[in-house]
Amino acid sequence: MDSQSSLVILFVFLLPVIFWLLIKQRRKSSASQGRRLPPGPRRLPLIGNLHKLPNGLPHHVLEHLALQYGPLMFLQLGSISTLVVSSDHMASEIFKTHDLVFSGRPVLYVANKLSYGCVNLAFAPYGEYWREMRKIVILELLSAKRVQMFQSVRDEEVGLMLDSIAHSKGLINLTQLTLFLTNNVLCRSAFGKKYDDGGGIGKSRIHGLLEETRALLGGFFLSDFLPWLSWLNKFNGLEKKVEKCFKGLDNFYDRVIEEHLDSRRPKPEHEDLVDVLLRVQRDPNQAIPLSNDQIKGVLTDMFIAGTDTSSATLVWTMAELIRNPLVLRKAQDEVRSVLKGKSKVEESDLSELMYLKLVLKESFRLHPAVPLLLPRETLKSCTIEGYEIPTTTMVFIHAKMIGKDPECWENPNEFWPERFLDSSIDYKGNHFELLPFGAGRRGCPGISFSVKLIELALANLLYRFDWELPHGVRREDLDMEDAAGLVVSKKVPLFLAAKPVHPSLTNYVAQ
Ligand code: HEM
Repeated sequence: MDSQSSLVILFVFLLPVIFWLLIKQRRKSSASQGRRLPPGPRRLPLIGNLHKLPNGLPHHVLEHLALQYGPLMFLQLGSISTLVVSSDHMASEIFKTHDLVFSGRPVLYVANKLSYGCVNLAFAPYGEYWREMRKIVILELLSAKRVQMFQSVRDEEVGLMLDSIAHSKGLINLTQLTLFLTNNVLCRSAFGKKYDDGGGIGKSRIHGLLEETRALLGGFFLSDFLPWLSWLNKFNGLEKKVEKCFKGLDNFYDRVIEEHLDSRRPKPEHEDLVDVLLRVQRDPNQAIPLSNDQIKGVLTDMFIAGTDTSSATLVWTMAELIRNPLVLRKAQDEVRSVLKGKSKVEESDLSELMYLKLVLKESFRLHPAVPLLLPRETLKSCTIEGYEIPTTTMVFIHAKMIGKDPECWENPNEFWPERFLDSSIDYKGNHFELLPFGAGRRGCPGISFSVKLIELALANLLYRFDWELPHGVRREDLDMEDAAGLVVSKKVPLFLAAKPVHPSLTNYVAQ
């Protein structure tokens, strides 16, 4: 036998045997340490499941598996150990008993690139930097006082949306309108204006850029589960796509920062978020020096976390209301009797709209905009229900499954806001059967910012218009399928017919 054939034999027969023996040995040694893992498939046909990227890891695939393997399920996704949690009891174990251990975030390829190397808040690794960033976000950017300052922005933008509905002739595309609403509110709050002024970055440009960013951030990619394959991203076009998107965002932020630093800029009535971040940057007492890249990272956070989540929630709520005419009627009766002929709903009226608040809770229960929350990562190993969960395990909390768990909810698939009457359950992270905003240290800091806008928009939509399905579409035929992605909106845009209730009130903003 020549040396070439010996080499072939070595590669073809011996190497696989050596690998097999090594793996067997590893399994044996972990078993001998008494380590148990929760039930679940140890291997998923990764390429088969994930080839349709960037569609992500669909929450219904995990739901299907969790129904089979239970509320604490372990998956081996490529080289990433993954835990899927889908009961309120287990969620409470994680958020209450072991919150610190579960406060990491895995490093994902696109998120890392678009967040300037995870220097934002949402993807920052747990630690001192994240703590300081979180302080800035909670105390400065999304504090109750700051959210209150943006009241006039919300009011005007909701007014513009209502005007556009009142003046449109055909069906209303609520999916598009609500996305414009949330984008515009966020643009004005964060950057001080909408950037639809023809000054180089037109409406379509910034909206397009954000859509591109969202689509990329909303997915998982093969290299997230097989990091040693990240070199492939150069060849499959992903790297180029991400670079282009990053450049677009970066140029936009540079322009915004430059404009804010321009001494000729008129002093705004209220600081916007860029003003605040630049002020914090100048503060010599700041615990961490804030670079421009870190500011840009946080701005991406605000945009990505704060726009389509709120618009998806508005669309899901309107879709459920149209499918449940008694609930719709009741919510409209409430807002119309509380407002008693006023021209518009204002934020000061919202505290009286008790039924509307129940409707929103019910919508968060059935359609949490981020059904798997943002993935967490364990900082060290810990024991849950007698199972040892290894360090650096990626963790998904299946908020959508928990929201439909018959153990927690009577008739879970029914849209029935009355279930929250005389119940203290809310969505702020204290009740683990309702987790649309997550919970614990890394829970969403934007609850108040989003809920104020959602409630105001919803109340006005119900007050000002009667809503109907397009001619010939039956309630039971309304498509309620989820779109793919981390933030899950309704797959098919929601088109409805709107009839103004007070035909004289067509110019809402002018009232
Ligand atoms: C309906 C609206 C919203 C929903 C459903 C939502 C949901 C979530 C969820 C599920 C998480 C992950 C929580 C966890 O890991 O436990 C999160 C985190 C986050 N959200 Fe929201 N969110 C919304 C609105 C907003 C808004 C308006 C902002 C900012 C303007 C925002 C900023 C953030 C940030 C920065 C994080 C990361 C926090 C951290 O890692 O420390 N969100 N959000």
